[in-house]
Formats: sequence, structure tokens, C-alpha cells
Amino acid sequence: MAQAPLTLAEATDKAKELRAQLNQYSHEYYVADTPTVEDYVYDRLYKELSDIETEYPDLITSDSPTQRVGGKILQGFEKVTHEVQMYSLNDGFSKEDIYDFDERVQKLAGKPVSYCCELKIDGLAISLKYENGKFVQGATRGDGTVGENITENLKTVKSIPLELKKPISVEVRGECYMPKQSFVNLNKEREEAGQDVFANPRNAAAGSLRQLDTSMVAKRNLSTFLYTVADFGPMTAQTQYDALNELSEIGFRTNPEKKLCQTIDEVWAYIEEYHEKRSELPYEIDGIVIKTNEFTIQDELGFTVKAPRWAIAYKFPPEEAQT
Ligand SMILES: NC(=O)c1cc2c(N)ncc(C(N)=O)c2s1
Repeated sequence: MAQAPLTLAEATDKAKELRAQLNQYSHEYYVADTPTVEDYVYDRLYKELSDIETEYPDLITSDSPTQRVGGKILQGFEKVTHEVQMYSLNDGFSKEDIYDFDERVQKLAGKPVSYCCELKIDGLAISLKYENGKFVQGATRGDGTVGENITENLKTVKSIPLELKKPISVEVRGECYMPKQSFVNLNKEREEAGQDVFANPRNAAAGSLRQLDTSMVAKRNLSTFLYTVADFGPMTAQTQYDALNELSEIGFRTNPEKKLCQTIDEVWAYIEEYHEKRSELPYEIDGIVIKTNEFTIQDELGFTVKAPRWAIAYKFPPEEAQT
């Protein structure tokens, strides 16, 4: 039997309940990679919310899951100036480069330092701004000082929270990437449609984020790993390792393969471990990022014109050509 239409008051309460439920399920699926319900459960609740929003458009909110599908045609991308520069990294290509880095850091720090090691994701660097917990701006790195405003496109990336778990104002940085399997599927579709194929997942992610039709971006199954806090706001982490955990606690997707290393020998073992594991990962990496873990030491060591003295990117040799 058809259900009696909801009053505005009933619809308001029901929409709020459905948004919270659907955003929780979406967090579990796209951020925590631990889904708790089958797709059909999500789809049924999504349709219930979508029907309410169709009946009562004024009930649509910016953090509603229905806003993830895009549908806006952008005229272009405005420029954005990064108040905190998006720095680049000095590169290392050999074991000797990594041990020389450690020697320099120990000498400058004047004491033993610990290192936070992370996978270097082969995607597109992005900066995300939140005000009182709400996603307000997303931008590309650009030249590190001026990037492009791609907020509307990033709103369709399901692992980017539209609202944080705490109503705080922060700016965070990370990588937007296309999983390997999504890259293979996309190129298969493009080949069958007689379109040019992308050379690698990084180009596919970059090309996707440059789309002016946001509904196209929504279909590209992009994901993210966040790894830097540019403007801490009320966040309290005093080390890189703790900052990654704090990013996860407030709702961001972070990479689980990080390792806190007490010596450069442990760092080198981690590098060798992930050089071996690289081909098994569901996303592309082009190396390992090594940072002094304590923020006090990062502040002491500071930056050269180009890059931080307290970090280095160990670059893997290119993998075999894309299949
Ligand atoms: N250019 C940069 O500063 C970085 C670039 C990247 C990257 N592509 N992937 C991971 C990290 C990380 N975990 O710090 C960094 S940091």
C-alpha cells in the first residue's frame, strides 16, 4: 500500500536521519574501507532521501549524499593562492642518498631523530579547506603558491568528507588518485568508444579533475590519501605519525602503510619492503616519503628555497609500461 506523503516536519526529521545514516555508510565504504551494509541497503535509503528532496527541494543540504553525483557544468577554474605554500620534496635515488640525508639531518638536529615513512602516492596533490567542519574549498597544487579551485569536482570524490567529525576549521593536503583497477576499466571503456586512452593512473586522475562537467568526475572513482596538515586549527598532534592518526579521527582517508622508524636502517628496510610490495598495491606509488617525525625538529630544520630540509622522497625506478 502506498505510504501517506510526509508532512514537511516529518520530511525534515526523516531527511536528517537518512543523511546521517547514508554519510556514515559512505564513510565506512569509501574512507575506512570497512563497509557494514550491502549496496542494496544503501541504495534503498538513498532513494528514500532522494524522493524526499525531490518533494521538498529546500531540504537539500550541502553535505547530502545526493550532492555527490555532480551535474554542474563549470565555466572554468578560478585561481587560488595557497596561504601556506605547497612545498615540493628533494629526491633521492639510491641508498647512499638516503644515508647522506640522515647524516645531514642528525648533524643539523644535533641529536638522534625518528622518521615517519609513508608511501609516495602517484596522483595529484590537492589542498582541502574546512570551516566549522564543512568542506568549503578544494584546490590543485599548481606551482605551490597558486593553484586552481576544483571544489565542485572534489565534492564528487566520495572519500573526501563534506563534513568532518568535529566542527573545526583546518586546511589539509594529500593526494587524489585513481585506483589501478579503475584505470584499467576506464581505458577499456575509452578504447571501446574510440577515444584516446590515458597513459597512466596519474594522468587519468589529473584529466578527470580537469573535467568541467562534474557528473563526469563522479563516475571516475577517484580516491584520496591525506597526509599533511597545513593549518592545524585546534588539532594537537606534535609529530607526523600522530598527525596522520588525527587526520583519520576527524574523517579523512589516510594510508595505513605508514611506519615510525627509529633509525635510517629501519627506513631503508621499509623502502626495500615496499619496493617489493609495490606491484601488489591497488594504487600506484612512485616512491617513499621520509620525514623527521617530531614537528619541533621540522621547525628547527626549516626549508630551502625549494623544499624542506627535514624530508626526502626516495624515488623508485619506473615500473614496466602500463598494460
Ligand atoms: N610533494 C610533497 O610534498 C609530497 C608528495 C607526496 C605524495 N605524492 N604522496 C605521499 C606524500 C606523503 N605521505 O607525505 C607526499 S608529500
